[in-house]
Amino acid sequence: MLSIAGSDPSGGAGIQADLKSIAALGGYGMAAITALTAQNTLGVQAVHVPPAAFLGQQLDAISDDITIDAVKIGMLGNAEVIHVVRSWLEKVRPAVVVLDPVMVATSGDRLLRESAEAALLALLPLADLITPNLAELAILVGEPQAQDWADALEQGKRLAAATGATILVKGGHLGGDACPDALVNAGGLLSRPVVEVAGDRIPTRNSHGTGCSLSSGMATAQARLGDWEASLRQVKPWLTGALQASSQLEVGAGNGPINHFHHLQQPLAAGEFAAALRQATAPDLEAIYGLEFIRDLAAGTLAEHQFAYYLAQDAIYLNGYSRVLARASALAPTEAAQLFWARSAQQCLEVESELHRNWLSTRSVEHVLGPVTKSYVDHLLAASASGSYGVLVAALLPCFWLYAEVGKTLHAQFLEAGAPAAHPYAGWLRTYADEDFAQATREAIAMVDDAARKASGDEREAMVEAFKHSSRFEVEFFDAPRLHA
Ligand SMILES: Nc1ncnc2c1ncn2[C@@H]1O[C@H](COP(=O)(O)OP(=O)(O)O)[C@@H](O)[C@H]1O
Ligand SMILES: Cc1ncc(COP(=O)(O)O)c(N)n1
Repeated sequence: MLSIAGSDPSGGAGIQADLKSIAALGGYGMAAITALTAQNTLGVQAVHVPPAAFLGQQLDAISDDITIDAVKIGMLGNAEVIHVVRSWLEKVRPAVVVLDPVMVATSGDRLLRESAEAALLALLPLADLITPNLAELAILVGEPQAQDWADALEQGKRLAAATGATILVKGGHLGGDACPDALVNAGGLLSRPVVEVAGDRIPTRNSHGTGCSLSSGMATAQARLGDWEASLRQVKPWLTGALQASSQLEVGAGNGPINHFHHLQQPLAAGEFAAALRQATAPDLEAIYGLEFIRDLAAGTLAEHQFAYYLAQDAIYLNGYSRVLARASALAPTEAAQLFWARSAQQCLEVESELHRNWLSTRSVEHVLGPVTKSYVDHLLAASASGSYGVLVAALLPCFWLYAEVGKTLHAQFLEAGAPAAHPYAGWLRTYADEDFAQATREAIAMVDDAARKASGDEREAMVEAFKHSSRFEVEFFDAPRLHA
């Protein structure tokens, strides 16, 4: 697959976008550079067109040695360049020629000299597929820009008739929620004169290079499929996905690039997912330390009825949590994981009975399911109903992790204060930082990390969501005694 186009050093358009698109759609990419631009996501600062004869040398070097399955032509710059490309096409006659009549960049900067428009018009009949945007389509048919989709299709038909090529009319510059594209050719090359492929409009500014990516993607798909309609049906959803995932890239302050490789899984390194979760949970941990309940508990000034409420809710929570841990054991992919979650489920019940035996038996407190406890357990049950082991263990993790962290910190504070025997919650604080529990937490973190490495992109996102919700519930759980005791 050969791209004959201009260079965009910021990587979003031109040959850089073409090579990414070709690779994303499984092709082998080659590029002969027509022009250099100095541009970024904000606009084009300068254009340099090297001597056209040198482009001729690049093209010959490729075609003298390599069979070219398809060519995509983008920015041409001036009439001399067009002339060289034209001569080369006439000589080599590649099987698939897609021409993106690049004239003006998204930013409004000219990428083709006005004086070269006639030469470009004369080049059009050498293309199999022409992919103008609405502004370029209007210039090529010598009419004002189409105001609606029906007008655009009519202009497409006129351009198809004038050139003999198939026209890909693009809806990118229309308003509304839809963003259709259509193949237009009344000459019997298509199953119908107009073949429309519907698409949703993605609300994003990151449209830099969409035209380049579409045209090179179409050339790549066509080389394999030999069917323009099937090619558009493959390329358009890929492009829509690339626009949708563009926000992940965060490139530049203007119209950013699309995310060409959104459909490829980036392998996660061991510990990477856990580190991202740790970062995601940091504000919640911070919030926990700021809670009145936690500060008062550490200082020993916490009202007894709040402490009793907390203990009672903890016992109710642990019973539900244990059931969900058992579900994680049932879904676990390995025997080691199965054993770990089953053991955790058992220990959880042991802690629950210990709460009743040692802490709750001497206190008068209602054992009524509180609103936060209910929401938290419901969230865990919903995660277990998702059927995904990864999502479930991600939802279970904050209870290990935040509890262990808070326990360690409160216990350290208690020791720093000289472990005052008169502290009303001394016994509680002493058991709070338990090394066995810290070890179990490390294992749980590793298991979630491992599940994420095996998960699909969508499942990983769902894991992060489930984790974040649980992390938030941890804060609310510690705040519940203040509100509901
Ligand atoms: N916001 C958007 N949402 C979905 N698809 C879009 C969006 N903007 C452009 N496209 C698609 O990107 C491709 C390029 O379209 P367009 O923006 O019209 O061309 P150009 O990039 O040449 O100006 C077309 O397939 C079009 O449907
Ligand atoms: C080198 C080069 N070629 C083409 C475009 C048009 O980009 P778009 O695909 O956004 O219309 C560009 N900005 N730079």
